[in-house]
Amino acid sequence: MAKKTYFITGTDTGVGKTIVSAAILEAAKAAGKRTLAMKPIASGCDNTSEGLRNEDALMLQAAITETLPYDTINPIALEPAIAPHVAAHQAGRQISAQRLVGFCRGMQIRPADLLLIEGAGGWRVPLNDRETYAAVPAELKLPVILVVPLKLGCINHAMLSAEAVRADGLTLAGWVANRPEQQVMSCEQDTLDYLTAHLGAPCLGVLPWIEEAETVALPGLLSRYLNITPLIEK
Ligand SMILES: Nc1ncnc2c1ncn2[C@@H]1O[C@H](COP(=O)(O)OP(=O)(O)OP(=O)(O)O)[C@@H](O)[C@H]1O
Ligand SMILES: C[C@H](N)[C@H](N)CCCCCC(=O)O
Ligand SMILES: [Mg+2]
Repeated sequence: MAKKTYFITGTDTGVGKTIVSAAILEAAKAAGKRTLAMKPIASGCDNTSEGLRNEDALMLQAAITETLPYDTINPIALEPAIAPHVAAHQAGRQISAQRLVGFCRGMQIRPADLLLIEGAGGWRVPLNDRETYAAVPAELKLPVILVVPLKLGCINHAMLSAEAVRADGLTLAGWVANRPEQQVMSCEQDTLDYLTAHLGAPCLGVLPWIEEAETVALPGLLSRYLNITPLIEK
């Protein structure tokens, strides 16, 4: 049984959920922990000879300590890089929160110290006409980690996301500030100060933008800027 499971969300798509997840997994590995990760539904896949493959899922697969088949990490793979409910509709497939919960429970029964489950886009991304992705962590009662890109507008997006997580009855276990580009935003420290004072959860790190590194090296480099103690203690 995975001792700790967290759901990784972000204020938006493309804010760094995957890179932050992989960095957390690298930090946990360095602390001697056994790790697992999932991207239950991925829209945006390459059609390869082995089947549909998503970059996020592959990065998570490379970062975990346990060896898992691709389909276990990413059970629902959809080719177009669009909203998952639209991609599913185009593929003639039904996706439901219950189905995703089943995949997550299947992963949770595996032995590990830490399991990270990466969502898609932000908190209120739809799965279908009735449900949003939030129903999955809500059903599983998972603590949530929020990734916030340090750019103008992120305070509002972060506060709204945290409010929605709590309105759904879940705990914000922590948040990670991620620089989404080389250029540091103006008044970055004021933004961090506001979020630290008002998000009501520990900041697990402020990650720099690292331009030169090979993508494969990024998680390890970024892991040095994280303090994952709040995630693995107890
Ligand atoms: N701190 C950083 N340094 C260098 N590159 C970064 C950093 N943060 C994000 N990136 C790059 O920005 C892109 C978007 O990040 P990422 O894929 O982690 O976002 P995401 O929130 O997981 O997106 P999605 O909603 O598609 O899952 C990726 O190419 C990633 O490598
Ligand atoms: C394709 C992309 N990278 C993500 N996987 C899906 C983002 C869905 C966002 C939907 C929305 O909020 O409008
Ligand atoms: Mg991602």
